[in-house]
Amino acid sequence: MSAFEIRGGTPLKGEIIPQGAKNEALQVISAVLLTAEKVTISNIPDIKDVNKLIELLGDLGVKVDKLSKDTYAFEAANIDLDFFHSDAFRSKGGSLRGSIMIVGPLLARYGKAAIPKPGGDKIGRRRLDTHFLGFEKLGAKFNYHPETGFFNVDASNLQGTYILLDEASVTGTANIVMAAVRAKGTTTIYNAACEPYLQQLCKMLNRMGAKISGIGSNLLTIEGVDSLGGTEHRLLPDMIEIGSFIGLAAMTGSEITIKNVQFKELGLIPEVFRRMGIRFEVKDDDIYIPAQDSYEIETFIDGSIMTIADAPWPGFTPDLLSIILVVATQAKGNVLIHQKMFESRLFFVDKLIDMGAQIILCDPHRATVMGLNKQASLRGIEMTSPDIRAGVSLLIAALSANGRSIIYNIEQIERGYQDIDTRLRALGADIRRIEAAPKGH
Ligand SMILES: CC(=O)N[C@H]1[C@@H](OP(=O)(O)OP(=O)(O)OC[C@H]2O[C@@H](n3ccc(=O)[nH]c3=O)[C@H](O)[C@@H]2O)O[C@H](CO)[C@@H](O)[C@@H]1O
Ligand SMILES: C=C(OP(=O)(O)O)C(=O)O
Repeated sequence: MSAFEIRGGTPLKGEIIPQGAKNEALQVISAVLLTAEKVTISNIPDIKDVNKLIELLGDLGVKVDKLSKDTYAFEAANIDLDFFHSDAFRSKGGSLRGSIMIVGPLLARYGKAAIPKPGGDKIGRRRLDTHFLGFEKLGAKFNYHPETGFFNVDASNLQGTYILLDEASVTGTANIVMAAVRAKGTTTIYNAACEPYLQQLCKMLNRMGAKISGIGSNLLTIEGVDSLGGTEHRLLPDMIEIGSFIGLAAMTGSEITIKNVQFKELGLIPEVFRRMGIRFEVKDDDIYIPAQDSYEIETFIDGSIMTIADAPWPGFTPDLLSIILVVATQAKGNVLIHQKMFESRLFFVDKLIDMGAQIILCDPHRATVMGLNKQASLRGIEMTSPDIRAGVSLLIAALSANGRSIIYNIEQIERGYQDIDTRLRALGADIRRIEAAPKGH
């Protein structure tokens, strides 16, 4: 088991380039299954989740060529549908949540698909109803077999229709769009998720010959086509990494430039960090964060305590609330963090409390943070990373803390952040990888 050993308390300095977006990668790599022609994708991050999906496609028969460190060509000319019944598919498909998005394209192309109940973070119940209700509306039949843990979906003839999603699920919308692009007739998806990664998927599908309109809104109209062709696509920078680095700079009082962020795609993210009192400038397409001795959380206009809550896009992404929470521990002022979308994503605060942060966990969804205004540093401790974003938040806390910290279970962090220790060391961080397990393991 790998762990990070960190000695914190020193400001960092320098430039950092965000990796390509993990969650966009999972969508657009699944979409290569929609065509027999070549699809080339660049800016692919070298992280566990993405590599597992690429491996899974290879097992399904997709020809995968790695053209450079971050660019792959995929050709899904021959798919081995028998692989669905193998043990390898059960363990690989079940180990990452993004694998659910192979179902839509396979349904569109072959009229059937199967998927083991997928993995992902343990951050509360994560249902898949939206995906399957959408497929059913398009005419598919689905069965869940509790004894095998497999979902099977069959549809000899997908038929376009009006679909009002029960919630604006990101991967659910992506999956249904990918099924609908080759359905007969017109599909309208209302209450669709509309975040930039989904917009990227739709733009890529249109370049492949799909007819999707309403991109960027919550009403997508898809005119089915008979076939799709190849294309080239480049991933956006990862907005969650960008937010994580803004938080890192603030907590450690560091001067950091985040390069080529595609600022116009970041929605409310910069504004929420600004409301936390963090100053930054946008230079060309870089975010420059000067070293700051302190930052003060705004209040609402009437003087009441700020609440920062997540919401489906264009609301603030739930994936950055853990980062905002850790940043708040050293801010001047108080804030209520309200994680509305996931029910078990705030429990990591007990580790921050052990480090000396002033936090009251009000209930599984809400935590009040009383900022220390850098009058007292957090102290290093040994801790385990419960999920990807909590893991990075704890890493940021450790880099700001006095003394030595050890973070176990860093596989959780590494499923989404490429070479994070190497990149942080380049900024001057004292972080090294060690082989160690938490006591009792
Ligand atoms: C691989 C991938 O892309 N994962 C992302 C994707 O997961 P994923 O697509 O699995 O997440 P969903 O959008 O389906 O739902 C996330 C959570 O929010 C709740 N919910 C969703 C929509 C809504 O209108 N109201 C509501 O409460 C759901 O019940 C669920 O608990 O989107 C999530 C929400 O941005 C991100 O946290 C995940 O990182
Ligand atoms: C929760 C996340 O990922 P996943 O949906 O793959 O679990 C995330 O990226 O923050």
